[in-house]
Amino acid sequence: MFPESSTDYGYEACKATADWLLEHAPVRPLVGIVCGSGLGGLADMLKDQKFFSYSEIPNFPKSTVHGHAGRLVFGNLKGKPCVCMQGRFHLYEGYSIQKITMPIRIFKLMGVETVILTNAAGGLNQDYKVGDVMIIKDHINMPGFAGNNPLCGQNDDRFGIRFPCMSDAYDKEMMQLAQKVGNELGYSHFLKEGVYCVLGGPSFETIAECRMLNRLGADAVGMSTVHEVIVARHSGMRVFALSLITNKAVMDYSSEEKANHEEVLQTGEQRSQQLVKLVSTMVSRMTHPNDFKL
Ligand SMILES: O=P(O)(O)O[C@@H]1C[C@H](O)[C@@H](CO)O1
Ligand code: HPA
Repeated sequence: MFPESSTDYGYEACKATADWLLEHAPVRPLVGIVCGSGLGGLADMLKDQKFFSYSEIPNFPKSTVHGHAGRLVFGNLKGKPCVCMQGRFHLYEGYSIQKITMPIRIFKLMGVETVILTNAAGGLNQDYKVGDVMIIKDHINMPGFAGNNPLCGQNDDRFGIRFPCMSDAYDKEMMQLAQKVGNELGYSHFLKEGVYCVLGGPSFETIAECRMLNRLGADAVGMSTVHEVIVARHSGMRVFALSLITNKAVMDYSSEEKANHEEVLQTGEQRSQQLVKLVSTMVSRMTHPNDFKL
């Protein structure tokens, strides 16, 4: 899908929404968290919560996917002011790529410095098991290969430069911190590091597609996150992202397995507590964007 870019999601619209939120929110957030499918429980870790349904936020898209509640939750996490998207937007919902990434620009305009993204993904790497958590170290932007990139259209220098670098998209210190915290919590056996590939969805991949993506170097496949990462990096925010491996991608013609959304949500629920613990401990160690207690 290649919708026309629109001024509806430009700087002025984002600024108006950010100002509206700051007027009504209890905190000015420094950390922005995006919950993947079935991972909305991450928002429950915020104390002194105030939430807004997406339908009441000016200019905001509406969530249409089961497992994405559609609420923006503000609160404190271990004393750090945070905002959490309990539900994200996907290309396959019919929104333009600019619209689905608009909340990330709103994060920026509210003062967010670090974005933590989570998603549910299919495991392509044969060593991965259902329930593994993959720290994303890099991505493959398949829709981008076909010209569908959230930065297409006129560049607005108030957000960032025309040609942003993506070879440093995923913050190395945050990745190190995740490994360290994961170790301390006894999560090392299910903590991996790998490459996430985004596709448009909503159909799950064919066997041939999974085999191809694996050969191209992808460890996990999903339908989100990368567009948000590109927009966050464009505007200079630090990015950390995690994939929960909710299912094994089917790579074998003799397999009876079939990818399905119910399994995705169920795995999310099963790993939810550990993900909350991992993310909240990481946030508690983030004393300042460039200052960690490793
Ligand atoms: O928002 P995420 O990427 O976690 O959602 C994944 C991709 C599809 O939206 C859905 C498929 O089950 O989960
Ligand atoms: N493919 C694409 N997206 C996904 C998958 C998958 O196997 N699992 C969860 N989200």
